[in-house]
Amino acid sequence: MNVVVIGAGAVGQLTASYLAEAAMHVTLVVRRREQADQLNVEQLKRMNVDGTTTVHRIVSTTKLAELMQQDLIIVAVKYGQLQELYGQISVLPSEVPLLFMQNGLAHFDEALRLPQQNIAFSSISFGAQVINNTTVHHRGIGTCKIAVARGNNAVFNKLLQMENPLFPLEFVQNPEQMLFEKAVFNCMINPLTAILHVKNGELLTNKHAFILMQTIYQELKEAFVDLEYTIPFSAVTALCEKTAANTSSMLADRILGKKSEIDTIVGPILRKALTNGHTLPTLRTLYNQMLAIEESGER
Ligand SMILES: NC(=O)C1=CN([C@@H]2O[C@H](COP(=O)(O)OP(=O)(O)OC[C@H]3O[C@@H](n4cnc5c(N)ncnc54)[C@H](OP(=O)(O)O)[C@@H]3O)[C@@H](O)[C@H]2O)C=CC1
Ligand SMILES: CC(C)(CO)C(=O)C(=O)O
Repeated sequence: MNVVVIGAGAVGQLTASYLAEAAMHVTLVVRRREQADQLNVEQLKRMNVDGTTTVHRIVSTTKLAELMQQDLIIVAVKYGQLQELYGQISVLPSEVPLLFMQNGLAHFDEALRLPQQNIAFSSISFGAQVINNTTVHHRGIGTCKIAVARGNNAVFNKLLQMENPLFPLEFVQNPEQMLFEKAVFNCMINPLTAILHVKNGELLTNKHAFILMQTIYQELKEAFVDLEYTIPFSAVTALCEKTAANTSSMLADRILGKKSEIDTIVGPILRKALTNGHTLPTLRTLYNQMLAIEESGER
């Protein structure tokens, strides 16, 4: 199977490493020539959860337009980086299946405006941290859920040949519900870790952070009636535990001085809650705090 992964950041490198381990032919598309050259020479290194480091055979390029005939294209960039990619993807053959791996909800409608016939979304509950251009740290085992929004499930089912308990895949039915549920998890973990500058596990061990997380959950539970059944609080604490050593993607953005995904992860949840008459005051405060931090231009 020929798979292209666009974006060699935390999620792109980790996913590419597991695809390559399953004997798939993986091409990593990056935007910096220097990173492509380094990946082609040094290959892709994964620091595993058991402390070992493994090396995975991939090829890397900066030229997406030259990769016409592929069995699958996985888009693993941040939401804010999608805009410049849509144009490049739209001219690829319409038969090429696309899998989008972003957190949040904002990309759903946008991706479905692309001309490709087969489009799926994923919701990831593993932890991944970039170490450098060619090395990723797997910081917590979690499922990669996939939901097909348009087209044929069979083209994505080929991924099941991975069969790796360290990178489990699960197909689910409703992509919008799946993305909503993941955004709810992220609302409880990402802004807090980014503002407090703590790893995911500290939301459990720091008792004041834990109270804040419980308060956000309480507010979300009141705004979305089914939430306590679909996402019990124990599922949130379990995710913090499994990814305890991870730097959340939002904290990683803060550390690197990059614009975070606060708007596309928390923004839609705040708006949805408001239509149910709930303002989610604690989550809204964190949302504004994150935006204020970004506006200050801190480094
Ligand atoms: N990290 C994690 O643990 C998790 C992340 N997620 C989600 O996954 C998504 C990806 O996050 P993450 O991997 O952490 O982000 P990163 O910032 O680590 O990686 C994004 C990568 O995309 C690259 N990129 C941007 N634009 C292009 C382009 N036009 N062509 C090729 N490459 C490009 C960037 O390159 P450059 O280095 O040149 O800027 C960067 O390497 C996000 O939506 C995040 O919320 C979900 C679950 C867990
Ligand atoms: C799963 C989790 C919480 C891992 O940190 C994540 O989605 C993120 O960092 O964005």
